[in-house]
Amino acid sequence: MAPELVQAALKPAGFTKPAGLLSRAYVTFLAGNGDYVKGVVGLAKGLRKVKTAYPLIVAVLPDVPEEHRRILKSQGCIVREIEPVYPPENQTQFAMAYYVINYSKLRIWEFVEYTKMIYLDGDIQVYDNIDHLFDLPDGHFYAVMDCFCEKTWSHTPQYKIGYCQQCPDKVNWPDEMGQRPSLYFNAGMFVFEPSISTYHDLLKTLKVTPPTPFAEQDFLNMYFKNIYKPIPLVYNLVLAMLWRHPENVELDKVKVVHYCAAGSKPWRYTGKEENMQREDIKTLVEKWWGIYNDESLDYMKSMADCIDAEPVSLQPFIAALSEAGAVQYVSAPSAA
Ligand SMILES: O=c1ccn([C@@H]2O[C@H](COP(=O)(O)OP(=O)(O)O)[C@@H](O)[C@H]2O)c(=O)[nH]1
Ligand SMILES: OC[C@H]1O[C@H](O[C@@H]2[C@@H](O)[C@H](O)[C@@H](O)[C@H](O)[C@@H]2O)[C@H](O)[C@@H](O)[C@H]1O
Ligand SMILES: [Mn+2]
Repeated sequence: MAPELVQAALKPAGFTKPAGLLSRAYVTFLAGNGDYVKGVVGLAKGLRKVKTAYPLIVAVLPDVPEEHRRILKSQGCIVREIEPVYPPENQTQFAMAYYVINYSKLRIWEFVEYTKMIYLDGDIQVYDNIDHLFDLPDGHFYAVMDCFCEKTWSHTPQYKIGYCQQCPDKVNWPDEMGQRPSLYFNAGMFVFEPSISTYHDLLKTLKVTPPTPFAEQDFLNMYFKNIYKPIPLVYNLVLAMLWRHPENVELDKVKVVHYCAAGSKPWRYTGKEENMQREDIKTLVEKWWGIYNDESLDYMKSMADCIDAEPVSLQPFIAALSEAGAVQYVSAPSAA
């Protein structure tokens, strides 16, 4: 989709629902009792730092321990337990063995108390406010295009001939290989509308869909192929883009960073893996830690700061409402 069309789609659209029915939230997914909880804490603090107007829901599998749930609640997250979703019996070799648990992400379509949600992986950090994405027109699935150049794609025909959607003219797609792949998104970040009918249809379709190496990411790309709309890379920088397609990246404009390259998870970073000694990677990992360690961004701390702030006098506000006839304002003797 031409960039100008994408930009047009990003123009704030008029609300299609009465404002009272609009409810929006960010949502992430947490499984296991390992260290991804650090990623989610970092994400919660990052969203707070950019002053998002919306909450962060954490969909947790039953194996997430109580202590991790407590930590997330203390950071202002809304924790919701979900049941796992497994793909049909299969002999598939997933690109990463643990990807099998990622099908559980599909449960978020059941969160229909929200009209629009933005899903973010736990290894993502938001460095600029992206609340405007909630205003994107309904009826589409918005996400950033992925890159096919990492070894994790070596099982695919596009990798074998060196084709990537990020530079479609570099290697021609040969006629004998049939149709070139449809635009393919990275499922670490997407804008979607929860819906019970879509949720049931997703699960029904999954039951008859043989699993593939990129698990739920492949499945979501197949399922939403007809309504998928690419959004600019600034909303989900897949780190491999820095060395695979640097010509497509303007790092100072990037709003969302996805720490998905091997060895790039900040909370596990050792710098030993390929590309992990790059200056831009080291800077992005430090940037992540800067937010994670910033106590002023802790939920309880920031709430305490609000409470300690100078009490805001509501009198002028109530008087204005009263003048507008919105409330019967009756001055009452001071309780003191
Ligand atoms: O042990 C795990 C593995 C994955 N995840 C969640 O599943 C998402 C997708 O996995 P990951 O980001 O590792 O995949 P990648 O984007 O690196 O391919 C993570 O961001 C987490 O939100 C998790 O909670 N625990
Ligand atoms: O379960 C499948 C996963 O697939 C995706 O992983 C990435 C990661 O494997 C990179 O290393 C690849 O380079 C990239 O292309 C690939 O998309 C999503 O980020 C993740 O949320 C999840 O959907
Ligand atoms: Mn990820």
